[in-house]
Amino acid sequence: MAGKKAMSILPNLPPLPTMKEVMSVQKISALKRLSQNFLMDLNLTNKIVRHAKFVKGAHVCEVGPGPGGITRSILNKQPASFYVIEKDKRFLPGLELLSEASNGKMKIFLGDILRFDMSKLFPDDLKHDWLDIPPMIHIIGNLPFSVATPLIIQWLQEIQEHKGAWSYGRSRLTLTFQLEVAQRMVAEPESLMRSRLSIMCQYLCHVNHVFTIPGKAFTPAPDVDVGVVTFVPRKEPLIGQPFKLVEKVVRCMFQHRQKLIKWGFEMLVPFDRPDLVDRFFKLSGIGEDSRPMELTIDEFKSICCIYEELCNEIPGLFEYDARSREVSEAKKQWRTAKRDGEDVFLGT
Ligand SMILES: C[S@@+](CC[C@H](N)C(=O)[O-])C[C@H]1O[C@@H](n2cnc3c(N)ncnc32)[C@H](O)[C@@H]1O
Repeated sequence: MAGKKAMSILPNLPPLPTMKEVMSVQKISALKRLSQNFLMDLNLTNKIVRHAKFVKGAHVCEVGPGPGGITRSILNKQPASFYVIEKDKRFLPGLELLSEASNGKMKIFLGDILRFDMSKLFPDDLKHDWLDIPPMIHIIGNLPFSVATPLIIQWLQEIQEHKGAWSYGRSRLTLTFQLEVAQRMVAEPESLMRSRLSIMCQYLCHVNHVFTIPGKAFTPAPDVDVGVVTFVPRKEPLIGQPFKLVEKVVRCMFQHRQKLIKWGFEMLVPFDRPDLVDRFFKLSGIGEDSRPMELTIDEFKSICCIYEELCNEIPGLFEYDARSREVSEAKKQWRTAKRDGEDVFLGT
């Protein structure tokens, strides 16, 4: 290597503006409302992009580029095309500087990622059969904490339904979350972190918590550390029922995470049908002393199958909401009537 001249990392592009140059056109104070915690350390932004793999020559979408730290690291990897979606227009001048240096590869969209449709973002010829290798598409983002969980749930549904960025095939994701959220996503049965997110992420994707970034690396520093998580959609979801059904089952089962699973089953069926709770136990073969955090994905699959059968059998069951005001009122009345009835019976 001796004597080798320092080269621009982007041989075909003018050199990227330095972070100092980018920041000089955007004197911006972080907004708590938009969960703005910036990552300016290029070693760390490069590390995120390195872990994303397959970025060189790929079509990349970055969520919430903000002041452009990760954006810069992605550009250095020479993607074929690059789209960034940012809600805060104060970042436009800095992002435009980076875009100009990208020779038209980087396009900026001002908007809310929760409403952004990625189904037409990438070239049509990238479309791959679902069972094929993943397309050269990558979604990367140091996500705002405030939207991270609703966003991943929305995207998981798109993954199952092959919509949005997943109408192109099994597009990969590399995203950041509060460390505890990242740990929940990858938690195995028996782990104290096992939760709704563990099942939802794992039944649809191969999920990996690849490394942790200390909170103090961000500006301003959040109170928590941050986990970087990669997702590759599975060829076959581990649970075959529709997303909304799985989501409801998993949500209800984890409503009482540390209690016996009977509590979860009771959330799924009308309060005056304890026979249906018995049916869950009988058909699933899951022990009465189990707790939701101990269940495997296979056991959730079996609960989803039984619930689907019950929904086909009992009209309106899927709409039943054990936590609604109407149901708790009806439950109170039912209990009173039952108690009164039993009192009368016992007194005679
Ligand atoms: C945690 S900061 C990360 C910024 C930058 N990527 C970094 O690593 O320094 C989150 C970014 O997402 C943006 N953001 C917040 N809510 C958003 C939304 N709903 N849609 C798109 N961007 C959003 C914020 O303005 C901010 O730039």
